Amino acid sequence: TDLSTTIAGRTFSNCMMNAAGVRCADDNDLNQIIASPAGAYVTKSATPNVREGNPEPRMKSLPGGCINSMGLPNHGLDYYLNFVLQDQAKRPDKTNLLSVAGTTLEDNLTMLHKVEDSEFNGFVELNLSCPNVPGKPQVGYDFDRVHEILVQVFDFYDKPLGVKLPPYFDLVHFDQIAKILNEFPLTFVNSINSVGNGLVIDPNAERVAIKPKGGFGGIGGTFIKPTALANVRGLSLRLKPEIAIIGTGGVMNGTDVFEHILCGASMVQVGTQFGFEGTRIFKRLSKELSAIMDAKGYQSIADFKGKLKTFD
Ligand SMILES: C=Cc1c(C(=O)O)[nH]c(=O)[nH]c1=O
Repeated sequence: TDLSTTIAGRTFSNCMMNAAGVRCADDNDLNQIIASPAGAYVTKSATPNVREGNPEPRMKSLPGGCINSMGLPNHGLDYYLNFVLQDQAKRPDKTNLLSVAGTTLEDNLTMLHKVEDSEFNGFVELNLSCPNVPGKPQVGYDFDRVHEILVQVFDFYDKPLGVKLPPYFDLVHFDQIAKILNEFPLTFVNSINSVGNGLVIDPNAERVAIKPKGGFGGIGGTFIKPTALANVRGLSLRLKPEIAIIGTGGVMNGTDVFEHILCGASMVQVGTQFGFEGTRIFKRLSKELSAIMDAKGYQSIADFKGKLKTFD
């Protein structure tokens, strides 16, 4: 079965890949994704310099999901830019994603100027949705700031770029964010990031599960799939067709991947479950998605992408 997908004229052999932040922080992680059937990799969101992140414990697994407040630990932009440049020299026909998450507008612009001036020919994923930097509100929930950042970015950035968004929970917010995004030559929109500021408790210890922010952190896993699908569908119905959608959130099996594509996703990212299972998940998901497509007589994902039915 053909599991390939195309975004902005770039064809990926497989419509599944990792989500930023999960098993993608160093060379070893990234080389494992390269060696797997995943169609691409995205690097851990980068800040201009190396960053320690929040105190531990900062991530807790749960049945079917997880909570994290990592606090953007990463090796700094140069590390990831160096990795992707070396990789694209070895595999010039492949497109991968470089995630950028400055904690200030200046940091984002500084990093994007560096990437613009480099030989990088992949996609930048500009993360506007990190929920775990203490004292910093999620940019994605401040529509004026999203607009301002995109105006400044597209004033100079000419390479393919997409944004990683937080989940929205109000249809009017879908209207508002889509109106802003449609003003810009975005290559893609990736929806969703973890559901911010959830709280997980250990009832035996009568204590929160993670240390940062009094235990508040981003929620991932099967419980966020309905929110993820709603955001993918809500944006797919509102964004101009030139903007592709990457679907992220709640993917545990092939059916979940199928549902994201039905909602309009051209690429599906796996976070929490990839964290549990490692890169062998891409073989399992490919097998499961292929079986679903074969059973339904679909030859490629184009046969069903965005074709979710409603009752009316
Ligand atoms: C980039 C920081 C993020 C983090 C983090 O490093 O805490 N966790 C998430 O669930 N999503 C993020 O976007």
